[in-house]
Amino acid sequence: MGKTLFDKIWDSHVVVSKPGFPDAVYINTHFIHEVTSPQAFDGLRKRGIPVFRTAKTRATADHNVPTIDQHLPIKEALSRKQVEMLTTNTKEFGVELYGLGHPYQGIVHVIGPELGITLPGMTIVCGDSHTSTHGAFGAIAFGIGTSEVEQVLATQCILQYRPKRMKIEVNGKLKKGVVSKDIILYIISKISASGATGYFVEYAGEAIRSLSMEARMTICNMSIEMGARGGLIAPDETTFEYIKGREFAPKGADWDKALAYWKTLYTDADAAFDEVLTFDAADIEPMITYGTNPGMGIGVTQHIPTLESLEDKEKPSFRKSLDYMGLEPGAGLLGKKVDYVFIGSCTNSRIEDLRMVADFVKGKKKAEDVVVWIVPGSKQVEAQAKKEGIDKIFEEAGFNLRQPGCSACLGMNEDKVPAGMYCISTSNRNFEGRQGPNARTFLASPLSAAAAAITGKVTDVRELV
Ligand SMILES: CC(C)[C@H](C(=O)O)[C@@H](O)C(=O)O
Ligand code: SF4
Repeated sequence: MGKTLFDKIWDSHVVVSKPGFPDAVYINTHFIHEVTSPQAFDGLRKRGIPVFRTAKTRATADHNVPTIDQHLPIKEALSRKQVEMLTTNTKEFGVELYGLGHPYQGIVHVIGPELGITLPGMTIVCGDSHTSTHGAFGAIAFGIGTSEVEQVLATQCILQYRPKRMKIEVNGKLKKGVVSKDIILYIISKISASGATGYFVEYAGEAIRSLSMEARMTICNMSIEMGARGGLIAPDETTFEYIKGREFAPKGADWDKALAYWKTLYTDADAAFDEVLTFDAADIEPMITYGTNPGMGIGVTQHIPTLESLEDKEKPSFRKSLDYMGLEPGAGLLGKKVDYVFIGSCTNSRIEDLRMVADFVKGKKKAEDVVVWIVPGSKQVEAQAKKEGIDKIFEEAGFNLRQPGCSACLGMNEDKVPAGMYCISTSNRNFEGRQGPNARTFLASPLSAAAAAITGKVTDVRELV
C-alpha cells in the first residue's frame, strides 16, 4: 500500500523508533522567538550544553515588539526584557538573530517562507502553535513547548508520537469575494475548534491547488485552530516557482537535486487516511466569527445560532461567549458597528494580503470613527509595499501602515484594542482578552476587514467588489 505525504516525510526523518515509545525525529529547521526560548536557553546554560546545530536554528523578534518607532527603546518593561534576552541568548549560543532593525526581521511564520528557509520535505518546529503555517510547502511543521525547544536546541531531534492522518478536500471553485481565509474559517465552523484533534491534516482538492503559496499558508496557519497537530499541502509548480531564487533556497546543482526530491512529495493514490472530509468551495461565502473560539463562525449574511438549536450541554459556554461579545443568539452581524480594523498577523500579513486590501480600497476612504491598523508581517513585506506604492494608497484611505510584528494579534505588546470595542481582525484567534482585556474580536478575511474599514460596519464584501 502507498504512503501519505505525511508518512513519507516522517519516515525519512525518524532516527530511532521503538514500539510503545515516541519516535525520535530529526528536525531540519528550528525557529525561535522571544516568548518561548528564554527558559530553554537557561536550561542549556545550567547543564553546560551548546546548541547542537546553530546553522539549523534561526531567531526573530516578533511578539513583544512595538509597531511604531522601532528604532527607539521598547517602552514596556516586560517586552523590552524579552527582546533583550533573545539578543543575549542568541549571541551567547551563536544563533543567527533577525532582531529589530534587521532587514529580515518579522513574524517568524512570515520570514521563514519568504527567505527560502522553509522548504518542501522538511521537518520544522518552533515554540509557537502557528508553526503549522510552513506546512503549505509540503513540510511537517508543528508547534512545540518550551521544554521541547530545549530538547531540539540540544539534540536537533524531538520525541513525538506519530499523529493520525486526515485528508480535507475542498473541491470546485471559490466564488467572487471569497478567499482562502474564508475556506479555513468555513472548515473550522463545520468541524469545530476541536474537530481535528489528534490528526495531522493534508489539504487537497481543486480549490486548494488553485491557491497561491501565500493563500495556502493562511489555510495551514489555522490548522491548529481546529485542534490539528499541523496541516500540509503537497508541493507543486506553484510551490517551486515561489521558492526559486529566494535568499536561502538551494541554487544551481543543489536546486536540481532538491527539485527532483520535492517532486516525489505527494500522497500515493492508494494511501489510506484515518479520516477524510470533503467540502465544496461553491458553498463558501465570506466568513465572520461571532464568538470566542475560531469555530464560532458563520457566513456574513447568516445569523448567529439560536439557543434552541444547541444541545443543553453547549448552552452555558455559548451564552458566556455571546455575553462577552455583547451579541444576542439568533442575531445577524451585517451592519454591526466596528471600532477597529486589524489587518496583520501570521495568517494575513503577507504582500498578497496587502495588495488585495490596497486594490480594494484604492480611491476609497475609511469610515470616520474606525481605527485601521495595517501591520506588515516582515521588513521585507513592508519594503515591498512601499516599493509598490501600497503605502500611499493606505495613507490616502486613512489607514495606518505600521512596522512588522505580531501587533494586535495578541495583547503582548503596545497594540491593544480597548475594552468593549469591536475589532474585525485578519488574525487567527478570537479568544477572550486576546486583543486586549475585554476586547471583542471578529475574525475575517483581509477583504472583509477592508470592507468594514470603509463602511465602519460588518459588510458583505461581495456587494463592493
Ligand atoms: C506566544 C506563543 C507561544 C503563542 C503560540 O504558541 O501560538 C502565540 O504566538 C499565539 O499565537 O498565541
Ligand atoms: S501573529 Fe499572532 S498567531 Fe502569529 S505568531 Fe504572532 S501572536 Fe502568534
